[in-house]
Amino acid sequence: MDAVAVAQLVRAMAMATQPEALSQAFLDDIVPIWRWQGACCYRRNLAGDCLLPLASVPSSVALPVLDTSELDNPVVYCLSSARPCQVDDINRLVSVGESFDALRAHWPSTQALLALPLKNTRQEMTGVLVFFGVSGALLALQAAPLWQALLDTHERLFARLSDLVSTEQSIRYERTVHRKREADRGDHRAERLLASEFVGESAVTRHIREEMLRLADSTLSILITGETGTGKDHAAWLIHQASARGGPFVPVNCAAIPNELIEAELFGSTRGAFTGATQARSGLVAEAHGGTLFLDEIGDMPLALQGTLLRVLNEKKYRPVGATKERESDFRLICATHQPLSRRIREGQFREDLYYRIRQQSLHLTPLRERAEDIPAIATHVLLQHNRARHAHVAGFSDAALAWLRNQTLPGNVRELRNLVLAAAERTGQGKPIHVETMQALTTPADMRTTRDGAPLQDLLSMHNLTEAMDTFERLMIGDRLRQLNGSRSQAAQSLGIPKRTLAYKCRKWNLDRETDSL
Ligand SMILES: Nc1ncnc2c1ncn2[C@@H]1O[C@H](COP(=O)(O)OP(=O)(O)OP(=O)(O)O)[C@@H](O)[C@H]1O
Repeated sequence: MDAVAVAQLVRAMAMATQPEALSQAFLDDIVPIWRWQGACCYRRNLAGDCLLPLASVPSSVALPVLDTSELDNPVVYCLSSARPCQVDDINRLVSVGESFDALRAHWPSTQALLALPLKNTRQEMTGVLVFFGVSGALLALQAAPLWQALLDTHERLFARLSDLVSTEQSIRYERTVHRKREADRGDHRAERLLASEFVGESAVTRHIREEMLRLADSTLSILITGETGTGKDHAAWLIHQASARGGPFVPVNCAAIPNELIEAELFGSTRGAFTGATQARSGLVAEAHGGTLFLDEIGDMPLALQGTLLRVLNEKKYRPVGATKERESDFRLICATHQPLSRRIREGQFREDLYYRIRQQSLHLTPLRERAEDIPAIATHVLLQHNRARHAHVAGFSDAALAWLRNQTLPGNVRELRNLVLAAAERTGQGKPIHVETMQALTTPADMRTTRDGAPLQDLLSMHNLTEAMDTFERLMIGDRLRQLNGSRSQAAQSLGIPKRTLAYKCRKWNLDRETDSL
């Protein structure tokens, strides 16, 4: 770009009286110079809940309004972090959000994207410039002095014009956009929520999302089953969020509350009902009124309480410990268990009548090893969450890293995958992708795990009873990990990808207390 062309561009920008015209002039001139496939400019609306399109190259493109609740959308990330965001392979971004999908559909063959923040004089974010087809562009641009000068000029003029644009005009425009968004929202809010929060593109996961949507509309009780870490808590919360129930979501982990306290925790207690009850407490069932009560690890609920719960479910009334009068609570019940309740029923540990009452509808979450196609999408989703939370810029995964991840059995399922990605992201430099070696260094020694191709643990294979073999494996693995970590339950729970409460429960179950310190 020669001096005359620069002068002409600066003049065109200076003459602009609207932010739209300014950005159009800027993009029209610079896109061909850097041989990009396209570009666009967005301005933040007054309410801050969406980004409105202002200009684009090609200019004929009808750009979507971007929803700022799409937190994984790189343009929204740039706006919320006030930092440049470069994505070298946007095809790896899946389930990022509908408005982002609509945006990238205009440049279907583009691979890379660079989003740059636009700020006003008070350093508040006013908009975002987005360039397509610019792999590695950020570093190249930062090294080009001319670019920085032009960008500064655009940003300064943009800030001034944005402040000058009449508020009335903005409000009118935003009202139209808002009305359209609200109409869309009513129709698709729940679908969008599930697509962006329950990630995975396998046929199984798509079916699970459809089921969740169907379950959200019903008021019948739901039993969610699946191995540890498959997302049972997460699914319960999403079903509640996707439903029309405006009340709270109240989770209770039946395995984590001591037997003697669980009744009072659930139903509340009167003052003096038992030693230590110095004041009346309302309990979680009362708290869930109008919302959803989520009983996690329902298989561990003491038998005596199961009878009480059954009565509450049938009569919709409960009695706080020590109270004489019954109370009412209108809650929707969701339960979850990682252990087969049919076995607990056979062992006499779970009431069959309660089983049928809590299982009016069911949802089974498949282990991750049976839907390995989901692994890249979930890993990418977790990495975006990391980048957002830590204001980091880890640039995705190498192909070898993704291929390696897909080949892992991941007995801790999504939780294990999540912890692995977060730990690997912490050890990866800014702007670099996560490499396979980083993840391999973080995983368990080879003799304690098996990959799809690797050798399984021979001793366990020779056992005849699957349930016993699985229990033995879990016990061996937890005991071994606790010994390696000098008995630290916190570190063991973290490295195994399970909650501390779940580890505490398993330690009690297998009498592993000798190996541990206290929680
Ligand atoms: N499909 C998914 N998309 C995104 N995140 C997921 C998905 N499934 C699970 N997760 C995440 O994985 C982690 C583990 O999920 P969750 O705690 O719901 O598992 P769980 O089955 O309830 O485990 P446990 O039986 O040990 O309680 C959570 O951080 C959750 O948000």
